[in-house]
Amino acid sequence: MRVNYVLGNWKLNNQRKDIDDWLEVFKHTAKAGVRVGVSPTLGYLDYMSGKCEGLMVGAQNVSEFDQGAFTGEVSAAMLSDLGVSFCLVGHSERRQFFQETNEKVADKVKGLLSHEIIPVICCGESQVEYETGQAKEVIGAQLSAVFSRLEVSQLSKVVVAYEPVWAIGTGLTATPEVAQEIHQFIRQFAGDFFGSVAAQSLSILYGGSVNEQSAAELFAQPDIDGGLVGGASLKPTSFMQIIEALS
Ligand SMILES: O=C(CO)COP(=O)(O)O
Repeated sequence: MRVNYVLGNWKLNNQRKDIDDWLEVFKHTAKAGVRVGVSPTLGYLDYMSGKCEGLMVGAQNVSEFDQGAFTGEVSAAMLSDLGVSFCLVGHSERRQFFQETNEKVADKVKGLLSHEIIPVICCGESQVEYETGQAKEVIGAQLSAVFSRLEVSQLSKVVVAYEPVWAIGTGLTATPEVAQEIHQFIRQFAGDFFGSVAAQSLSILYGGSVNEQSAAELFAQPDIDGGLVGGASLKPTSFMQIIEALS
């Protein structure tokens, strides 16, 4: 049985008052096999930690370096010290605006694993790559940089999030069929590296305009193990409905 996740990515949103208001409304009853978490910005990780029973707190980024003269960075050891459970790596916004390469992503994954933080490895193609039929090739290149540096025993300790760039923040959710086809490809691709049994243990989340209307049908697909939710996770009631859709 794979673990299912619903993770919120708050991106560059939510200050203390917003977090208090969100937590006031958000109610969560733990369900077996389902993990729920949100990732505030770095400055609020400590503020959020331990505020809500059963809610994991995650980071949106981590340095590939452990320590030293790297102004403005935060290490995996520091995230661990703050009680962080998971960390996004290789989000398309970081790849696009902050030069996060496949190699950097792989370094970050290794660092997070050494501190027992779950790396959520984001991958996905751009609109042009989608339209020209290159999605699988792009995703394969993004993932092979990471997979080639993992041991088989580490596959169950990472999560992959498929986030087609054209679906992020656009309201254009991938259809359940399109998303399932890519998720199945990702699982097969993991199987080529680690064997099909290990690949069955890999949780693969879908992200890109997930909302309370689209969640249930997406989550019903056999290779979709939950969601990475941006905009809709800012509204606690929407986020709760999305969690409910995963059953
Ligand atoms: O980037 C995302 C999550 O990481 C998805 O964002 P939206 O749900 O706002 O499209």
